[in-house]
Amino acid sequence: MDIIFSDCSVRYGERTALEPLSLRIEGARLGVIGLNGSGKTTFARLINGLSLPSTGRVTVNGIETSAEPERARTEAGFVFQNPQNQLIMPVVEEDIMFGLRARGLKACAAEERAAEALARFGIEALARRRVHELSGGELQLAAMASVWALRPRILVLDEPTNQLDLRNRRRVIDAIDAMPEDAVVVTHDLSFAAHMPRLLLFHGGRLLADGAPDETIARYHEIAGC
Ligand SMILES: Nc1ncnc2c1ncn2[C@@H]1O[C@H](COP(=O)(O)OP(=O)(O)OP(=O)(O)O)[C@@H](O)[C@H]1O
Repeated sequence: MDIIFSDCSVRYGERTALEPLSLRIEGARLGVIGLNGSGKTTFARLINGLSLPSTGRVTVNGIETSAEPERARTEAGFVFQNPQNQLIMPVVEEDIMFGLRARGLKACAAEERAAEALARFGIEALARRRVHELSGGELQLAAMASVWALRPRILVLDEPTNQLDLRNRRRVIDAIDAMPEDAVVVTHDLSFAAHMPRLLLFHGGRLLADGAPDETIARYHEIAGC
């Protein structure tokens, strides 16, 4: 991936969610950590144009999000913190197909692509299951499959292991590790974060640390005071 933040800030009225940030992100994996409300989701949403900067600009693989938000959303797919808010169709396979059909794929091509996505995340057995019956881990995998099926070159995952038991956490981490696409992962799961080649720490809307996981996590413990 090649993501460039150029003097980019986000304000909501009087509140500054992200202080001016200039940063370049390359490579296949990036982790993002920080306390609640520190600006991680704000940062992540900027990557695919879900949020647009109040000042400055963000380019994602050469696409400026403010100028071409639709293209930015195709380039970078976003998997939300609460997957139940993301899956809109009643049945898993239908949800995957829905996004593909909305992108103009014919039914048979969409079916093929949905089957491929289910296989990629090892959830073929969930194809005909009703979304509201799924466990947290199953939901997370289904949401990832649904976004992955759209073939974004980058996946932005907001707390993908949140609320998962040990086994589902492992499944989700393994699925992310095995994805050939680039990924930006926002997480409170420090042992997962420790495996990222580069880790960012946000604090009060500012980028406080950017580097190897050991150093970034040590800094996080310092500011958290525990
Ligand atoms: N739409 C919005 N309107 C007003 N303020 C917002 C909005 N979205 C986020 N904020 C504020 O911006 C700040 C950063 O929020 P953000 O969601 O980026 O934090 P976070 O680090 O992802 O937190 P968490 O770990 O709790 O998910 C917070 O103070 C939040 O209240």
